[in-house]
Amino acid sequence: MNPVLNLVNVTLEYPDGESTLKALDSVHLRVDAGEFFSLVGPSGSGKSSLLAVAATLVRPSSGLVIIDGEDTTGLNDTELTALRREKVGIIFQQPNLLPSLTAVEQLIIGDHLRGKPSAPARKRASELLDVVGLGASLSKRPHQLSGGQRQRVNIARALMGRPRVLLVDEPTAALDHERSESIVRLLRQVTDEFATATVMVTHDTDFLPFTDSVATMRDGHLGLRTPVGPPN
Ligand SMILES: Nc1ncnc2c1ncn2[C@@H]1O[C@H](COP(=O)(O)OP(=O)(O)OP(=O)(O)O)[C@@H](O)[C@H]1O
Repeated sequence: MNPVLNLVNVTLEYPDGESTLKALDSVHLRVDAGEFFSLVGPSGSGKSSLLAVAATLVRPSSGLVIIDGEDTTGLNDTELTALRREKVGIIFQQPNLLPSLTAVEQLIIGDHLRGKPSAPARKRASELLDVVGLGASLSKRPHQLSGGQRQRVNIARALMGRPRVLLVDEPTAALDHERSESIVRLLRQVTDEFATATVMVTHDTDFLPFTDSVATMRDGHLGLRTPVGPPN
């Protein structure tokens, strides 16, 4: 099977005084459709850098970022933005919802700004909010939702563009244990249902069994990937 996300020998360097700092050092990573990969590691080890490069938000210093078979190296910024919009869903720690918009509107504002007709977008938004368990909260605004529900809206929003790759950065950082588990379960569910290649950065090892495999970042190096079993 061709991986949906394929990082080949990726290095990312930042200037650091007289020398350079390797935020990513010769990283290889392949994630298939429907695969849920988790990434752990100490602070500053390069986890967010890996997500940023995989999201095509940051260009690597060397190496290839191949998304859904397309090598992104030669693409200009406009082409990268288009590819990102079409293929990549990003879920950050904080949902960053717009306070004045309802749950449905949070999902369709992107399509609206892109000039797409709103009726199909509204239908898809309602369906996705149903998938994430918010079918009864379509008209609620962020202040009427719990932290876990806001993160669910965030996940539904990331799925609007039918992404092939789903990149998730510490989705449970602001949540209690029970809500955290339900969010990781939901990410497992949407990975299976929408066949995304999902990468989740987490510090919460309790939830690794909901994922397929885990690897540790240290000083920009990605360690060996270990399979993890299903939860009891
Ligand atoms: N824009 C930047 N300019 C310079 N150095 C950077 C930049 N972004 C990250 N770094 C450095 O790259 C290294 C990796 O950072 P990164 O944010 O990827 O780590 P992380 O594992 O996500 O950390 P955390 O768990 O604290 O979020 C760190 O040494 C960081 O200081």
